[in-house]
Amino acid sequence: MNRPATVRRGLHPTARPFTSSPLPPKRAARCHALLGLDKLFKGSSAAPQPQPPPLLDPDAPELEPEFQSWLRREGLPTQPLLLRQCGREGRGLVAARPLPRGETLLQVPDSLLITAERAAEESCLAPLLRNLPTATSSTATATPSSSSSSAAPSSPPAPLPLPEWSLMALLLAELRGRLAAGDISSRWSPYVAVLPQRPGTVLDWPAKEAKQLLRGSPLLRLADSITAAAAASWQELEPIISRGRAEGLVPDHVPLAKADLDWAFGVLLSRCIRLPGRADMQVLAPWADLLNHDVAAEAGCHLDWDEGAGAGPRGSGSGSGAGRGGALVLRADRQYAAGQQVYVSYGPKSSGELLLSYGFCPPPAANPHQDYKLKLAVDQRNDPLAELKVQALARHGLPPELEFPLKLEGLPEGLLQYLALLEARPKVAQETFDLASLLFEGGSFPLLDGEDTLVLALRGLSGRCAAAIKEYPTSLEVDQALAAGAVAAVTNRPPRGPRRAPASATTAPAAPATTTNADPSSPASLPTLGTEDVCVSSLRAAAVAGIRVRERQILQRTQAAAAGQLAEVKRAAREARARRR
Ligand SMILES: C[S@@+](CC[C@H](N)C(=O)[O-])C[C@H]1O[C@@H](n2cnc3c(N)ncnc32)[C@H](O)[C@@H]1O
Repeated sequence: MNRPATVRRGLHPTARPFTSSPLPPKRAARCHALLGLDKLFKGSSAAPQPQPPPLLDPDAPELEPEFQSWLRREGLPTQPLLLRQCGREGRGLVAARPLPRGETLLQVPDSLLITAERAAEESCLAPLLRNLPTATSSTATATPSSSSSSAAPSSPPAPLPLPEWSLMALLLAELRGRLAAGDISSRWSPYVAVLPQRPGTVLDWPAKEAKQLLRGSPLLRLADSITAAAAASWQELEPIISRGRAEGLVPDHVPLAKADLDWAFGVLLSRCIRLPGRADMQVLAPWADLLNHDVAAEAGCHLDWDEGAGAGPRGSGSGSGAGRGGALVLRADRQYAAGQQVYVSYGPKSSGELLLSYGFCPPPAANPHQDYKLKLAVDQRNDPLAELKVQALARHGLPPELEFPLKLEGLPEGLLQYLALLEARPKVAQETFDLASLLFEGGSFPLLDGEDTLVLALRGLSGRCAAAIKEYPTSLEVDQALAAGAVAAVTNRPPRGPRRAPASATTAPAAPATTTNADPSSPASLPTLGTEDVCVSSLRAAAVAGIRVRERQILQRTQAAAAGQLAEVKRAAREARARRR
């Protein structure tokens, strides 16, 4: 339908060739896809070519020998991977020999997984946990950071007395206490002994530091949600622990203090694996949790439950250790040379998300998932139509607040439609619902009382970007200097562990050496800050400064794109008026 010649009061649908596509309700809820890239943004921000991973010496001495013997005793089948020191990434798994595509790289049987159910059974508080009413869903957890999964659950999750993460954290904290006191009675002791003392997640940051460092960045919301989830879990567990202690269930040498639980949450944040093939269950998987992250592994290297894999059920001496058929499996999606590290992807995460949840920070400029999460919400305080807008959004399956990942490459799908509804001021209640239908189903931005709702959305976007830039406590120049300082500090420091290529013939070229005079603006020259690095407060500050630099660039480019599109809308309106005359 064309724009009417005379615009009267009320809602007038228009069709526009240059606006974003309609937002089907189901896809709207996700809002991850990008669209209109070529139209909204000129120029390219293509991610730099990933560097080939370095080769490690397959003949180097075995790491963690006690842990590895335990794995074998517990039924881990022989695997074609070796545990090696991989520089700033810490330990990692490397190919023991040349491995063809399709080869099974890793298989962990059920008996070696720490599941929530097993944690509840093996906890010293099991007698209390058994008598708690079960939660409605085992995935209704206090999980603060979740990677999305597309696979449908294969079977409903078992009912649990507490959220998955609380149960696993409770067992981990107990095991840590036992181990510290020299009690190695648990079968999991050799595993707990090789877990990091400081996982390096935001839960390890001094309390005030997160607030100070992340001011102005949407990452502050993520940090708050992680710490709030850990605090909520502690609140839930504390009375159970106290009761268990009063009833003599908790051994005297096991403190089960908040610090132990926080450590356990850090371990879960940085090592838990979600299994789409097993009803989205979350597990700790010794050995599989030694795989490091590489964004380039996203294409096909997926760890998941395979019901048909493994030798079938096996007993391990204890009832709860008895396994079921199937295994956690990783298959090679490419060839590997001997000594080449095998990576998986921890999900499409920004450098800030990786920093908070895993304690390392890849250079934001080289991370294709770098974004600025713009939070949009119905203004419940100041918008007299707030209630109607909440209802209208709900009719289209949309919540009253939503985060949209702004990227250098373009606007997230549905952002402008959502903003148009937030910004519009319909005079008649029904118009709010009509407007929502036109925006979210019709895919058009109508005129409302003569006002162009696309213009409203673009102005709203531009204003929000400008306001967001002002929120940063530091200037761009200061952040650039801070980030460059980190590059120099890290490149000047030799990485831990061997990174040299073996003398034997290899298929992958060795990675270029980093230089001390690295150009901080060149993504390829930026080193990843590993957990060990970002545990140092000043380097953490520098990592966050680098993230702020990128976030600012995203906001500035989004603002410029909104201004460009506004100009285009106005030009189109002028031309349409001229044609009608
Ligand atoms: C699942 S564990 C992997 C095994 C770990 N490297 C170890 O030694 O136990 C995840 C942790 O590995 C490290 N890590 C994984 N990928 C990394 C990367 N690309 N760069 C730096 N550190 C990484 C981080 O410390 C992260 O918290």
